[in-house]
Amino acid sequence: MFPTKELPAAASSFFSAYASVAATTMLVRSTLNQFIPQPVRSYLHSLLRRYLFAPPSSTTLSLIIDHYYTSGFAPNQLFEAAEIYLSTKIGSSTNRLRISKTPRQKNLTVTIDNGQVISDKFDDVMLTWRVGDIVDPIGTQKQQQQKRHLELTFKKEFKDKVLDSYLPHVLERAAQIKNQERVLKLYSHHCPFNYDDKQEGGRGFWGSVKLEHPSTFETLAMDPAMKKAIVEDLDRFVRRKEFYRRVGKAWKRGYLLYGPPGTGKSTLVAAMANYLKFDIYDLELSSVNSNQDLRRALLSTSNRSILVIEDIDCSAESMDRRSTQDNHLQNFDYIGKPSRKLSLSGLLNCIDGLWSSFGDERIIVLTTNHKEKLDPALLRPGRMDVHINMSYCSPQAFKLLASNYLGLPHTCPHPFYREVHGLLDTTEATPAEVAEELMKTDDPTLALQGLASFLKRKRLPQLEENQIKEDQQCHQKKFKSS
Ligand SMILES: Nc1ncnc2c1ncn2[C@@H]1O[C@H](COP(=O)(O)OP(=O)(O)OP(=O)(O)O)[C@@H](O)[C@H]1O
Ligand SMILES: [Mg+2]
Repeated sequence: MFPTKELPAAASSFFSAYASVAATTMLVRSTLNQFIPQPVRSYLHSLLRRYLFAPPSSTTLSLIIDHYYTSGFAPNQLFEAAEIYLSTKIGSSTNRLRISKTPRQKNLTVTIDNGQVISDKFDDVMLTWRVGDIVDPIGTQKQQQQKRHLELTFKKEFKDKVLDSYLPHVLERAAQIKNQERVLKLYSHHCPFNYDDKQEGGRGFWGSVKLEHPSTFETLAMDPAMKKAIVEDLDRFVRRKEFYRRVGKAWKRGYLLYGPPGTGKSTLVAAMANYLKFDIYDLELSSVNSNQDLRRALLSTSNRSILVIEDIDCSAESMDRRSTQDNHLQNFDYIGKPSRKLSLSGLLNCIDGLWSSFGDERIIVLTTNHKEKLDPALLRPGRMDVHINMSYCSPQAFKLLASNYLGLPHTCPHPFYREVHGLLDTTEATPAEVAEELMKTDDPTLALQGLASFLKRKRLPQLEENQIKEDQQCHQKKFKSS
């Protein structure tokens, strides 16, 4: 610090003049702050900054992305995507954020507040995003919101790269983030209509609840090769949009899951939904009265969804089977005359006839305990793309269940494994039965002992039954040859 008396006179008078200007400025600012509301102040401030202090550079280009189209009704998809994308770019230079959450979201949405600037880099192109700093202070909150915009600035020479590569990248990343954030829904005829269903314009036939099934492909016990094949099939399906368009096929895929009760058919459907982030529509055919109702129900399902019809053998039994052969009746359906009953042909039409071609990225899953009981029309080649046999618990599947339920490592087998494997090879036990035994205690040794004795008890009647069958076959052979 310099002692004031040692300063030259000119400097001293400069400082006293500066001090009085600063004091006046502070007084004016505090008076203005008192009388001018904050939105108006920030509006004036932004105008000054925009037009006085930031003259447009001749080497840079700015793209303005409005929140709403000029008509003001529909939100601009690019704005919404950019907001999501920018939320992943929040750095230390950002000092004001907006936070919100809708009922359909798992986590909070964090967006950048007005006036903030964010830098980004894409393939060595430097980009600057400025979050809409012109807020119209006059008007309702909705009108103000409609005037929000983003300004993207970069060197002019990169215009094509930004338009052709960077912005599509922003859209894609935002779609991925949004997808991860989605709360999955289980739609059913029996679910009550809730706030979300109304928000979405009402799904008519369907009410929904959150799909909170924890099943994933990691926890699903089945033959590892088959599991891998299913995951690859799903991956191929979702990335083949162009392929389906090119070959003129509706972008949908059908899976028929068959096997005894408790082998994981419903669990697999939940794993598929969690993997793809698709909603599930659980269709009970008993709640559908006619082909027309069925079409209406299907038309009100959304894209990126799985339509499940469980126990199709039981449902198909109660349908009007005559119409499978009756093409005349089927034609009536096409031209919109309501057939009074739900028929198998009506269902097949929705699976792979003309009515199946609406919408995109749709999966249909039929499940059954009795594949042999299904109408051949449902089984004919090409009807359901993939048939998956969900079978009894194999030693491989058991290892995964033991690891999930008892925390036993794959690498270091428990001494009881050998016995359990041997029993599983000769006993028909479902993964549900094995899982139930493993849940009975936390102690791995006791749990495996319990499972082994369960399998032995189960095996005896099966062995006896097999013996009887073998004897009968032997007897028949002898009878034929004599
Ligand atoms: N493959 C599996 N992997 C992991 N858990 C399984 C498997 N199969 C069955 N389970 C367990 O058993 C329970 C019942 O299985 P699930 O409902 O999927 O059988 P399902 O084949 O659909 O039977 P149903 O034919 O009676 O509908 C599940 O909640 C799950 O805990
Ligand atoms: Mg089931």
